[in-house]
Amino acid sequence: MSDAVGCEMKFGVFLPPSAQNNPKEKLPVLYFLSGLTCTEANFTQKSGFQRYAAEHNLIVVNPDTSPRGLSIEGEDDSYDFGSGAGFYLDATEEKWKKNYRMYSYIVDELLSVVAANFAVDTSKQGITGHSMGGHGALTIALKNPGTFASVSAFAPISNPMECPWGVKAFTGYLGSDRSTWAKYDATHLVKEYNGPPLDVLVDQGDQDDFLKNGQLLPDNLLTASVGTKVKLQLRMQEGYDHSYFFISTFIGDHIQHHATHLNKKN
Ligand SMILES: N[C@@H](CCC(=O)N[C@@H](CS)C(=O)NCC(=O)O)C(=O)O
Repeated sequence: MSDAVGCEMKFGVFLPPSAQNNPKEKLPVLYFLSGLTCTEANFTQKSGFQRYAAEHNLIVVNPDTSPRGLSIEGEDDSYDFGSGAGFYLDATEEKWKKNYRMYSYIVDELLSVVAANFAVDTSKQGITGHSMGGHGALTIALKNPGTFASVSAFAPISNPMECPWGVKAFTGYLGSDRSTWAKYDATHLVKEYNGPPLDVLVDQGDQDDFLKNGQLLPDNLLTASVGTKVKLQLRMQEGYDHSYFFISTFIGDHIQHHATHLNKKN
């Protein structure tokens, strides 16, 4: 039962073999935030991350994407708002503000619950995610300098204030005053970031229909990051779409990126 969102929340936890052999040893942890329509299960079943996490000795935690089953009117009406579409923010609109608090759920609750129940080294936490979850990973890392020593994203919604998915979600959860939106927009947050230097890896398929339809806008994030303490590497991957086939192809590179940065930090 989550205090932050007021319902039961599921998440996956992968423990590498060494955690079973030596349960007291504290290991680095990587959080993966999923995209629209996903539960915690999509990443576990489709990404193939396990062999890479085992190889690099990382614990991996993958939460669900929203509260569920609350009987809020409109909660299940569309794939891009409500259930499966929490957008990793704390809603302020009356109907949603009690439960749609995925930002607080991840930052204040999940990290503590994981640290209290598994042998994680909290000085070695990484965060990544896909699409809406890429937006979540980037915004959560940028808003909490020093909490995550490594950051990456797959096809993130990079500038939600300027895309249809983001405008719909932010209007619904935060209201129509756009001045309240920027604090959940990576392209705005990156310009203000003043924490430890971050090397961020972003992969994006060039045949991704959501890229073509202006939902993802990674170039806006890349441009905004120039001259900041965030060094962003945006890799355009030829022929790849938005699916988990794209994620499963590059998850090994991302886990390598996280392992390298997490193990640098002592
Ligand atoms: N048009 C799609 C949009 C949703 C979508 O593509 N979701 C992505 C994340 S933004 C996903 O990971 N889907 C689940 C899967 O592929 O397993 C739908 O209606 O299902």
